[in-house]
Amino acid sequence: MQLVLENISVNFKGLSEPALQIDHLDIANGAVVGLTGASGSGKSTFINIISGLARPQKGVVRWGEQVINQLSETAADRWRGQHIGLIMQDFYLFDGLPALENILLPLRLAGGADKQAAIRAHELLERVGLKRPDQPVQLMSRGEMQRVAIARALLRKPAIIIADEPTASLDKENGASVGSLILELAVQEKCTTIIASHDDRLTSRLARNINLSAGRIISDV
Ligand SMILES: Nc1ncnc2c1ncn2[C@@H]1O[C@H](COP(=O)(O)OP(=O)(O)OP(=O)(O)O)[C@@H](O)[C@H]1O
Repeated sequence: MQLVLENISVNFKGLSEPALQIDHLDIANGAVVGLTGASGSGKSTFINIISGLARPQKGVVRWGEQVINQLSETAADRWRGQHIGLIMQDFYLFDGLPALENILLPLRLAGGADKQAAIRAHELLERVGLKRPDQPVQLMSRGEMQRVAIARALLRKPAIIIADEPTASLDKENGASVGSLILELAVQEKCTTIIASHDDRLTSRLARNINLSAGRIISDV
């Protein structure tokens, strides 16, 4: 399935120009794409509309046949849970819970954490290279925390991974290994992957980078 944006315009009160304006963009199934641009260029706005967290005033955001911006809020939440794995700069883990429990928690809350999910969570913990999965997450290094968050994002086999500055709060070494891990897993899991990042060492490894400035695509190579 393809992710397609058509005639998109996102406006905020108080801004004279749209925060995001895209005539046409498509991202092929399984592509791993960087989203770059200075602060305020529209990266978060882009992420919010493709994940159904916000709606453009104009235009269409489509995943296959599904028009994401026409879903109700509840349907968009459900769609996001089923289709998108989110990896954020600051991890958003629950202190006091070990890695395994953090990975399973969103699914538990949604009432879907069965035996298969637990098996998948264990497998993902191994694949992200966590040596002490029983350790409470607040005692882990930041690199380990991001590995837990990556495993959590992949638990439900999402079609799309969105990583928002996944290496920005890590030191150089951890940033490099976490970046590599995301790229490896994206390919292994055949996820369409969008990585918003200021980290040139990460984005320079991607076959395609979409560069935004003042809400518009200024290069796409
Ligand atoms: N809720 C809002 N209300 C008003 N203006 C907003 C709102 N959200 C974003 N903006 C504006 O829209 C523009 C794009 O913001 P956005 O957060 O998408 O940029 P960004 O590239 O993600 O920046 P950063 O790298 O700093 O996170 C900016 O001018 C920002 O101030």
